[in-house]
Amino acid sequence: MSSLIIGIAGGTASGKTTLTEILKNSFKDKVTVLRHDYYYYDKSYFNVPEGQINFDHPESFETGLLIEHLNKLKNGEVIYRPVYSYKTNERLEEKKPVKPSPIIIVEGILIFHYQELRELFDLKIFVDTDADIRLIRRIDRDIKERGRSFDSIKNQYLNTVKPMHQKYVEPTRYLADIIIPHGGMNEIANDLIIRKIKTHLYPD
Ligand SMILES: Nc1ncnc2c1ncn2[C@@H]1O[C@H](COP(=O)(O)OP(=O)(O)O)[C@@H](O)[C@H]1O
Ligand SMILES: O=c1ccn([C@@H]2O[C@H](COP(=O)(O)O)[C@@H](O)[C@H]2O)c(=O)[nH]1
Repeated sequence: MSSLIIGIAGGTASGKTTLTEILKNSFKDKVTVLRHDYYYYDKSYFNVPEGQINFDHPESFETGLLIEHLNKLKNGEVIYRPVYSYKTNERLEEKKPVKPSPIIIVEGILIFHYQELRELFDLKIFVDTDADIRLIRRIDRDIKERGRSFDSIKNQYLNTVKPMHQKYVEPTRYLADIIIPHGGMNEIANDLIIRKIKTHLYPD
């Protein structure tokens, strides 16, 4: 059986990880997850002070390596993905093995931006959540989980996150096959995607 490759894009804190986890929990080891965020370059790659790195620009990720890994998974090979720390902005020494499976989910804010990557997806989902809701969720998450202060979140949001979203993320919504409103826990949309996955796993 060939793998069904699903791309889940959408703005920061729109609910991509929440949807991915729902699908992973529904199909367990039949689902492999790759996050574009694993492929962030190390902070040493950028020629600007740490606080000014633009993490929302398409060239801040090693997308070529993600494409290579995705092609290998598609061919049934195990890959060793990078590990990235949001707390230190570093790519760590360790690498994690990722096994191929019938369903491969790739998640990230910019994954539909790159044509070569986009063409690998059998199903493209854009999780759509209002900007104000996303900002509230991001403040909450980044303080609790990513070790950030309110001031750093505010500055980053205004300087890079918001303008990059408008320039690079928002236009990719129209490249998606499905746009999910109220992203994260939209039960009707989630059920439809689950049904599509079941059709792939159990064709008869
Ligand atoms: N429908 C929802 N209602 C309330 N909170 C949500 C919902 N979906 C996601 N969240 C919360 O918002 C934050 C960001 O969601 P997440 O799925 O991590 O977004 P993304 O992966 O797009 O950045 C998380 O703390 C998550 O628990
Ligand atoms: O070191 C980093 C790397 C990334 N970010 C921010 O993360 C989001 C993407 O993750 P989501 O889970 O989709 O929100 C992106 O907007 C980057 O700004 C970061 O702050 N630091």
